[in-house]
Amino acid sequence: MSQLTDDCFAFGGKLIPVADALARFREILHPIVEQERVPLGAALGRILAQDIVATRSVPPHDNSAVDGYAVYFDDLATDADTVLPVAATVAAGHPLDSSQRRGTAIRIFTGAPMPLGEDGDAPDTVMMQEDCRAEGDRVVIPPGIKRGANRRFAGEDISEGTRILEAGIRLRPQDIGLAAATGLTELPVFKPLRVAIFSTGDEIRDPGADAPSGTVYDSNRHTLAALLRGLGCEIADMGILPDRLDGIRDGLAKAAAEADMILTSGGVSSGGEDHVKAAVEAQGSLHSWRLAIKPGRPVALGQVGKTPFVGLPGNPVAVMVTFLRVARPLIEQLSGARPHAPELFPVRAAFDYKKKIDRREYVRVMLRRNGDGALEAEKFEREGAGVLSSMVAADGLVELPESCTRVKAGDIVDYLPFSEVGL
Ligand SMILES: Nc1nc2c(c(=O)[nH]1)N[C@H]1C(S)=C(S)[C@@H](COP(=O)(O)OP(=O)(O)OC[C@H]3O[C@@H](n4cnc5c(N)ncnc54)[C@H](O)[C@@H]3O)O[C@H]1N2
Ligand code: MOO
Repeated sequence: MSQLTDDCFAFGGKLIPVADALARFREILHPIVEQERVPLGAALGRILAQDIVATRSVPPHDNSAVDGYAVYFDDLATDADTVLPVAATVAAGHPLDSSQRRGTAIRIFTGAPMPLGEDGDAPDTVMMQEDCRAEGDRVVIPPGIKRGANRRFAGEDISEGTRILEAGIRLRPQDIGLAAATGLTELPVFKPLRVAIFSTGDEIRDPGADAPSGTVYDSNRHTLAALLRGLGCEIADMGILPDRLDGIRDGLAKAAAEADMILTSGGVSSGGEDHVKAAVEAQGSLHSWRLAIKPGRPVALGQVGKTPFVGLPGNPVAVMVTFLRVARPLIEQLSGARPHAPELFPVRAAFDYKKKIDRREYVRVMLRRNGDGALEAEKFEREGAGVLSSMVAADGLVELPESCTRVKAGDIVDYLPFSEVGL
């Protein structure tokens, strides 16, 4: 389970741009999970471990796209009706055992294999039944069809030998369907990444426990567990650790032994009771801990022994934002997923906002249509990093880049819908 090299780099007290911190941390991370094969029914959301090459073409044979009549285009008059005898019927799943002859039509149904012709001279066109008139055992075909109409070619969807799925994708319903179409019954996937999580803070209590004055319920661990489950991770839940250096150190050591990665919240700012940083440094190394991101400046990236460690801040909104923009790409990488940056969409800001230069900010917004039908981002009114209800009300985040210092209503801004990141 070796996942980090020992080369580490110390950062001073200045704020590190998010992209730099991520890029440097990513360089020393490798996918650490093993592979297994799972049946298609258990593959949804798993990360594909190997490229998949089609061993059969889809469709496997030329076939009809409609219910109608297979004909030779050259048999049809271009300016008058053509009357052809109907020589046979072919249904899906039941190929004809005889060949079609010129000057005949064959009744054919959607998906049925195109009849073969004599000496390779096969029918090339299918007339839709609504366009023809059946008269006993003959069919009357009007002019105007195009050569090759309504005929589907073998392999026009997938041709045997082509790569249909790329290693590193998170399997979606359509990926699983495509694998099934080529006859596969199972897929090679990476085993789930096991992530240890804990919360820190003397004031934090588990929901359900006594919560005397001065305490708050632990929302972060539950948010994080759900976010991790959404990424297909297994969770080693280490509970809540009090603000004591020795306890956090022991907790980290246990987490490093049990999991592929450690994710915590709280205890990473510079306060006297924030021991997480010191505990990580005592048994590993801290690569960076002050990112130029709001909310969430105190994010710690490091390793405990060789186990990657991500320490998110305590404030519940900061937890979510830094998870999405910092922890998530690292988790994807460790899980074997190929890099995939979520798409940001241009929308019009319906708010004014001032910000400091040189840090990246995320503004919680609701998406609305204005009078012209254009999409606008409306800012959630309260900004605190502890206002978790804002994340419930919002539809997504507006990302303001480091260089931006203000937003005026009407400006086009980059919008990250929660749906892009599985929320
Ligand atoms: N002098 C400074 N003070 C603070 C700074 C700073 O740079 N200098 N940064 C502020 C920012 S920004 C944040 S965010 C917090 C981060 O501090 P910590 O990561 O050490 O987090 P805590 O102090 O433990 O908690 C902050 C806040 O969040 C609540 N919390 C913590 N854990 C949970 C949980 N599991 N569930 C629900 N709520 C939780 C905690 O009660 C605090 O209210 O530091 C600022 N201060
Ligand atoms: O991380 Mo803090 O939440 O920026 O306020």
